[in-house]
Amino acid sequence: QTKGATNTSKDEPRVIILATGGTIAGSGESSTKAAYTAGKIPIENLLNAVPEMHKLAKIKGEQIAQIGSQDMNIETWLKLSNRINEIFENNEADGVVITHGTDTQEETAYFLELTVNSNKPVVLVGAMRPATAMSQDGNRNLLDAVMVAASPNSKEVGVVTAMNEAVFAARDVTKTVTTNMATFQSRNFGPIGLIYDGKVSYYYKTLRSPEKKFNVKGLTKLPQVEIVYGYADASPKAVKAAKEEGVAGIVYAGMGNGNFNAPVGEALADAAKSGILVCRAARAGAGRVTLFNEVDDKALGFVVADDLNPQKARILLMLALTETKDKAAVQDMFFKY
Ligand SMILES: NC(=O)C[C@H](N)C(=O)O
Repeated sequence: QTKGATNTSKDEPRVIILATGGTIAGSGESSTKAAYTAGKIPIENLLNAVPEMHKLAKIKGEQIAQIGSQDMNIETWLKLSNRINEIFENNEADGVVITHGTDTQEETAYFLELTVNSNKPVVLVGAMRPATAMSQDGNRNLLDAVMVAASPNSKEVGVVTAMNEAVFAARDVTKTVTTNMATFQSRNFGPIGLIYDGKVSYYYKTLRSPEKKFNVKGLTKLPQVEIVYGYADASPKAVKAAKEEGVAGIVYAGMGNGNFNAPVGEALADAAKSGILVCRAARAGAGRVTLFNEVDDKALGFVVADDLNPQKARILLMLALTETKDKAAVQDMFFKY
């Protein structure tokens, strides 16, 4: 079948659900107690638990992993990205839904935003209450995610998360609350769409997506990038350890506008001099890290993460380093993607 072929209006949309575990597939002993284990319930059970979604689309499920997303890893990211590219190249589906834990959902979403080469919808979904809990949120979230993936309005929105009645762009969304259902937010930009009564309405679209996605086909690992956290009276030990480890990049989660104290700054400059790509990000949770504020990035050899949070800056830096070590080129990516 032709690449990018679309359905006629009579055709039922086809959605493939790639399951990775998370609380949406979590199981506990009691419907009212908090204790549970993520990544227990197989995709077949989730498909049967929400019969309503089979009215929205022709659905197939695939179990890609069965983990709490705190155990998400680069190997699974590559597997997901390659499988989604294959699904769209072979025209196996009109949209993809990924069931995923919420802890690292924003990271997987951004990795896919940077590596999936299609304008068809890729929708990540999770839950904050396990499937066995009273008033669990997973079933409704899954139904809504399938609706978003099947909706013709979702073309061109890129990779998104759909949960708790809101759709967020992959690059903007972050988990903001440890246990509450309204955990996904974007403090800089807000949701791009709202879900209500089985429909999605879009309001914005990100302009910050690479025209040419990173090609990860055939890769089995990515260049190592570590995150170092900034705080008052921090010692330079973590930066030095990363340098000794031989990492390719360091994302520094700095104070305020990506600031560091003198000893950490010295260690970071030393790392940059040795050829490690050092990127300043912020622990603040909103706003941008700007070039040449209190820090002379040019003299010290640093790049800045713009508005990406440290965990997303790490993803962009790992992917950037698969293509180039040139600081100016990497900085350009942080300002464009
Ligand atoms: N709500 C959740 O999904 C949390 C869980 N630890 C996970 O990320 O898999």
